Amino acid sequence: MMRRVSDETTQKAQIGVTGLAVMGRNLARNIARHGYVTAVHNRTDAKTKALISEFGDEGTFVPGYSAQEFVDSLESPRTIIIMVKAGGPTDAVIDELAPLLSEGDILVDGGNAHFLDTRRREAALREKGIHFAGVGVSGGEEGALLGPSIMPGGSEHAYAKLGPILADIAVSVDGTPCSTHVGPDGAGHFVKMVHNGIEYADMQLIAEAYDLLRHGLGRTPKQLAEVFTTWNSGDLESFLIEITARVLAKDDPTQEGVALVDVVLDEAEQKGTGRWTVQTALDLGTPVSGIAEAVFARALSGHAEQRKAAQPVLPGPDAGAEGSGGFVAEADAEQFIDDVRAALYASKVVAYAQGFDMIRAGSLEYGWGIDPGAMATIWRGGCIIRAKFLDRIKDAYAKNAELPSLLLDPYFADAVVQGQEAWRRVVVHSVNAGIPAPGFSSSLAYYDGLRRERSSAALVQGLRDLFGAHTYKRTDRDGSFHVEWSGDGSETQS
Ligand SMILES: NC(=O)C1=CN([C@@H]2O[C@H](COP(=O)(O)OP(=O)(O)OC[C@H]3O[C@@H](n4cnc5c(N)ncnc54)[C@H](OP(=O)(O)O)[C@@H]3O)[C@@H](O)[C@H]2O)C=CC1
Ligand SMILES: O=C(CO)[C@H](O)[C@H](O)COP(=O)(O)O
Repeated sequence: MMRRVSDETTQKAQIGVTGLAVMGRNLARNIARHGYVTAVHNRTDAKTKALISEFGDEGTFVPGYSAQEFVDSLESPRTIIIMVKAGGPTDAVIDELAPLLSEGDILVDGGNAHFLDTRRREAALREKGIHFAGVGVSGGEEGALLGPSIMPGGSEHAYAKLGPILADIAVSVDGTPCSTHVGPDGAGHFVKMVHNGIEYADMQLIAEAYDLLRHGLGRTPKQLAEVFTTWNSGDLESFLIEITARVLAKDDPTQEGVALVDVVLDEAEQKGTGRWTVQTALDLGTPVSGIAEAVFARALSGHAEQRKAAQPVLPGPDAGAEGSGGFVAEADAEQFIDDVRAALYASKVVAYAQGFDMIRAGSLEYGWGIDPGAMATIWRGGCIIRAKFLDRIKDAYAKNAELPSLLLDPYFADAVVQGQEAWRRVVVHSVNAGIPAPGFSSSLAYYDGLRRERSSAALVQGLRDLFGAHTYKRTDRDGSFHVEWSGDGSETQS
């Protein structure tokens, strides 16, 4: 719906955006393009001036060159989106704006905040009568402009005003906007954090598939770009697979005939959301092993000095060389490529299942009432993990909202069961070739751990009882038991 107002000088802005780096600038443009009179502000003026001079004709913008001018340019009750660096900078912006706001105003944090910070900020601002909404936004620079996936948290009151604007600017899939109220206080940022954790796991699995085919099979980046393009028309169809093909096809812009991937430093950086996901999962007791392996793989990649020192000291198989355990004959190459595809899909299903388990655990812990099917629905478009199979996840929760694990939905159970022989072959191959595949192997271990009738934890319990009298439960009787290990070896019940 277009609500553009042509006379910007007399018109108060309907919404404001402060923080005009790549995300805030494009979000402000997206909002203005949808007809909202949009106030814009940045700590330093240059970004505000650049936005007005480069994109000022895309909609009606009202620049504010001080916090006071920005706040005064907004109609009451005000709605302001903060889009700055998470952590201290977000607190700094809130501290500057809050004294200038009035009861009933809505302050939105669209950055990648930690959900516990959001809970703290929401409680503090609620005392001042200001509605604070932590809103996850995914889609990167392009998504922010053309339609991101949006995960709004905060009160029902804030959402009543904010929801229609967010639905307007979000991308739509099958006519449904990729934005829905996630739940109160930190729920939106919690779900965005898990989204990013899954993003880490998904990228790690893709990188492992690439590594196995590149160094196990000797395929070139260009050949692999074609493989990923083919994969993108099947079960694996997703934004990340699509852009993997683009990155692998890209030549170094500064050298002819050299693949870009071969000149990019092999040390993955991280801003924090993957690490937060794992830290939170540890607190919730939710095994997100795929995400944890991805975070640790990035950490290991960053230990460049250690890696360099290890190379001459720690030998292993010559990956992919004829005669080595990791050799694949050319006649078996097609089969191997298809095995890697199947292992990637099965591992990916496990990573998403773990992520959705974590959303359920977080929702229970904080009383948010998050609908997992609704999260799958809003992740179908706009966000970094958008993928064809999110439709299947949406359907799985529509059939059974209480699904104990995504892996128990008939479609996903079938996907991992059908893929498991290939999955096992690939993990064995990675071990024999000396090519690390922690994402593939940990997800397979999770699958095997989940399906075991009896786990090795019985022995762990026995050990805990022996060294610390921590007691154990029995399979055949209720109660807690302890063996008098240093006495007569009898069992007592506590
Ligand atoms: N980049 C991406 O793909 C995505 C980013 N996000 C999140 O969105 C938010 C914005 O991201 P992005 O656009 O990349 O920008 P950055 O995270 O690089 O943040 C830059 C912005 O923060 C402002 N800023 C930094 N410190 C302060 C401070 N102390 N007080 C006031 N303003 C400050 C900067 O102002 P100045 O110009 O004056 O330095 C600038 O506007 C972040 O929270 C990020 O995690 C979410 C999804 C995707
Ligand atoms: O939020 C995002 C996408 O949804 C960002 O792109 C994400 O922060 C990137 O994280 P990192 O720098 O840790 O890889």
